[in-house]
Amino acid sequence: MIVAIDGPAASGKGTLARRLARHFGFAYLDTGSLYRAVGFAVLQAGGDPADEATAEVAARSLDPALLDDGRLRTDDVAQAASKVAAIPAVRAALLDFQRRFAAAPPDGAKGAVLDGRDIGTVVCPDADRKMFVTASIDVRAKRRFKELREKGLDVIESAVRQDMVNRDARDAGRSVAPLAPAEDALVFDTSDLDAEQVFALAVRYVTDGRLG
Ligand SMILES: Nc1ncnc2c1ncn2[C@@H]1O[C@H](COP(=O)(O)OP(=O)(O)OP(=O)(O)O)[C@@H](O)[C@H]1O
Ligand SMILES: Nc1ccn([C@@H]2O[C@H](COP(=O)(O)O)[C@@H](O)[C@H]2O)c(=O)n1
Repeated sequence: MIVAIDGPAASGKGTLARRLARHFGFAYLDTGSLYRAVGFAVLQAGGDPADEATAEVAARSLDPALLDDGRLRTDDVAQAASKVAAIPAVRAALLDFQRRFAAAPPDGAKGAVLDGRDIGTVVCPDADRKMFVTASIDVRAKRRFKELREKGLDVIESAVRQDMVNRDARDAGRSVAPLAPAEDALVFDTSDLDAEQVFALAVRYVTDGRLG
């Protein structure tokens, strides 16, 4: 089974995807980490993430060992990720890896959960289950602010919110694979739901293919 989860920044899709994968014994791929790794590699080399040729080279020589690196989790890297993600050649370079993961999940897992921006629309349009997880910008900014503060980072909530607004606009406005719910995705607005409630709904949907 392939489970596709898309949504904007800090909507809770990663939290949900990870939990669903553990619950059902499926493999999990955080596709955002691919774009973050490309953005990070470009920044490390002193390049411009918006430069198409530089970003494509970084995508084609992506080191999978980088995907779990904690240095990918900064806001600078998130912004760089959304710049490289708007480049069609970068998306093309990363597509096969994601599709192979979904079609043949590692370690013999019987299914895969992928989360990102275009999983239900482009990467796995035939996924068995599709969810679009969202929440209001204020709720998402508060969640991310709290998360960064708990990690000990000295951040300002209004700056976190503005960075998120910028990133969402870039992700939704790009010409290739923009952030959008697939037509057949179930939309979860989690603004007033805690992570436990979202998980319970999603388990029901994955199990039965519907909520009611
Ligand atoms: N339903 C929820 N209610 C409250 N907090 C939540 C909920 N879901 C997730 N969170 C918290 O919100 C923060 C963002 O969640 P998460 O990292 O899963 O979002 P995301 O959509 O994967 O973000 P990104 O795309 O930026 O990686 C985390 O601190 C997480 O613990
Ligand atoms: N399928 C995807 C996943 C991610 N992106 C881009 O990467 C950025 C970082 O993603 P996070 O999920 O780690 O926040 C994101 O802002 C997108 O620009 C993408 O384009 N497609």
